[in-house]
Amino acid sequence: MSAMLQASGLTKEFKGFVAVNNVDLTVERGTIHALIGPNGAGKTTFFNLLTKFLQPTRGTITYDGKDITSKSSADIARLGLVRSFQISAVFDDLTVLENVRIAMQRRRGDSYDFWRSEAVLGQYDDEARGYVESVGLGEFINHRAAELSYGRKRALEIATTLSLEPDMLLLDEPMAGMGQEDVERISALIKRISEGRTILMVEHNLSVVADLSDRITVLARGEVLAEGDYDTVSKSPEVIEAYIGAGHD
Ligand SMILES: Nc1ncnc2c1ncn2[C@@H]1O[C@H](COP(=O)(O)OP(=O)(O)OP(=O)(O)O)[C@@H](O)[C@H]1O
Repeated sequence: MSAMLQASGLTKEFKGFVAVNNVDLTVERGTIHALIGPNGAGKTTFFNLLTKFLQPTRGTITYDGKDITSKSSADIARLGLVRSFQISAVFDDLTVLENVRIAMQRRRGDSYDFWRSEAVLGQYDDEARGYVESVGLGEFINHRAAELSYGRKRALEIATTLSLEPDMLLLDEPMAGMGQEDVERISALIKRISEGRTILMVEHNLSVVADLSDRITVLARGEVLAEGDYDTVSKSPEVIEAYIGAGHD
């Protein structure tokens, strides 16, 4: 095992309020790691620190052996650490294929050429088609994104994210707002795309967390409360108390 992503002493203060407090977290290469915790625990803030939407007050972040603490979001995406769902917007009026193609063009830095001739765009098609098929959307490839169900739109977001060729994915509540059928489909997809990649996800659906995660870190009030596999953390009295205290089941 070796560390893919490591946060050390990561801290974020907002005008004296400490939202993330001295957090140490190691995500091992090739694993699915979940970050859970009651509302207001600091999960989103922590994710925003990792992807540089926010600058930490203190602490360091290392990705694949490189210190990325002062790098920009774009820089770390180029290094292969990509956040999904918030960063990869789906364009409703474009087809599934066109959405993936545009993400690929952005990766290659020619995003302002997307009105170019079909011949130029065609260069991307084979690769884009591969990503669309890999998330099970082959039969919808020429459908407008607006026509897709919610779960399939999420699958399309995953395809656009994969087209950025990430080594590590940060998934921000991948199951939010989904019905059971979509939850099962996206869970299976996450499992599939985790092969050869590292995943850190924030997720509220604990049965999904139990099913997918190799390791779980529980945050509460900005601090790490527990860490381990699902059995370990779900039996921790501190974890149970933190969830009950916050009004969760
Ligand atoms: N920009 C900000 N300014 C001040 N306080 C903030 C800011 N962003 C977050 N906070 C506070 O930091 C704490 C942690 O919030 P955060 O959204 O990170 O928690 P969370 O674990 O993601 O919660 P949820 O599960 O509800 O999304 C909260 O008390 C929140 O009010």
